[in-house]
Amino acid sequence: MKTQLIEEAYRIARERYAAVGVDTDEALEKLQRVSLSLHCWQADDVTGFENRGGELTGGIQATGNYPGKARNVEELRADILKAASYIPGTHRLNLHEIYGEFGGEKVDRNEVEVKHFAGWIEWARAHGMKLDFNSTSFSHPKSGSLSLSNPDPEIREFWIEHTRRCRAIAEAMGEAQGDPCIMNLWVHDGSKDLTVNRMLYRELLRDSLDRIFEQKYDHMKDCIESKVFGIGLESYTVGSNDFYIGYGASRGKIVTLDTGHFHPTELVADKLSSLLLFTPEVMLHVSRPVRWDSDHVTIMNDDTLELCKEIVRCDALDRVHIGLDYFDASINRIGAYVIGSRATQKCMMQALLEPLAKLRAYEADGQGFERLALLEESKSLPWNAVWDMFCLKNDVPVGEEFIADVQRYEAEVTSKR
Ligand SMILES: C[C@H](O)[C@H](O)[C@@H](O)C(=O)CO
Ligand SMILES: [Mn+2]
Repeated sequence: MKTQLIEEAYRIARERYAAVGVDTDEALEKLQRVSLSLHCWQADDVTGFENRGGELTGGIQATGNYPGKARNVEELRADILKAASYIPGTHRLNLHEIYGEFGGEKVDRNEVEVKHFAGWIEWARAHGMKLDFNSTSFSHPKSGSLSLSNPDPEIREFWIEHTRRCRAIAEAMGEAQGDPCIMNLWVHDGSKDLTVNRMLYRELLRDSLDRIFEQKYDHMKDCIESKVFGIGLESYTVGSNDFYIGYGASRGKIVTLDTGHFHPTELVADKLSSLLLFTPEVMLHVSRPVRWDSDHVTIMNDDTLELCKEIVRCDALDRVHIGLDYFDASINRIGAYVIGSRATQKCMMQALLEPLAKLRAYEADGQGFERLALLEESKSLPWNAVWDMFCLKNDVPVGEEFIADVQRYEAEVTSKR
């Protein structure tokens, strides 16, 4: 798109927003400081490098068989960099433990070390990308249906050791990058059928977590992620939302809200203000559930918009970390990264452009009609002209221009895999 047109549209939008008390230049600066944590697992359908060709187990599933997924660390890194080149701003990379570089060795999960991520730390430094991390309880012979809450002490110890080691890796990442590495802990533990021992497994999970978190670190932050149910584990989830809210609030841990992990009519955005009052920070996994936690590519829908608006309305841009979490194996995977990341940023752009002062003044005065009218009108204010300017400033394709570029990369690179 012509630079002149974008600048002209921006100039008009700036005036239009100024009329409702919004400074578009300030919104652009704020959006520039919002880093997304890009999930590495969209590039290869959550396969990782530990057990290539192995089954994805543990309550999650990637559906689709689109050609060209990343098969090794080089391809994964190239794909991430390609995707990032279409996403304005500076972003983080979120790694799972199964993406370590094990050099063809059999390194079991309770043996993983910082050295297996030395290459990632170096690569991230070279590309100005900060890292986040995740322990991996799924896709392993000892995953079963219970890991950290398993009554068998041998299996439980195995996963405690794994998670402790992952925290040490996250600490090393955080120290190397001079910025805390956020380590997410999600375990699939649950039961396919009825259980008569809900309390037992939750006690075991609480005790395992307490032991895992005994070691204090300065360069990493822990977050804990609940889920409503996993595939094959439909009747009971040990790490439910209530469990982790209780755990996070009582232990000062960050709770992760995955937008696919709640009942379909629950509004995840509504949870933010409550959590922020009782826990230090919040981690988000922005996804798009369709009927279930299907991990469809995030789009600019009401759920994501409301989520971003709540972050801004809670004045919590520095306390809410935004990670993406979806894995669609049925479409071009680089395109999936670009669509989901840009959609999240577009929602944040609109959130930052909301005429909040005016809306709040109406609300304080009990002017319900005026508040609703402005909320409605602000939906059609020219936020897209501000977004285009953001892309222009960041030297990434404006509008749909990235489609042809992604197609080119597919023709030249991923289709040859
Ligand atoms: C692969 C991730 O750890 C996983 O998606 C987790 O965050 C989750 O959301 C499981 O449903
Ligand atoms: Mn998640």
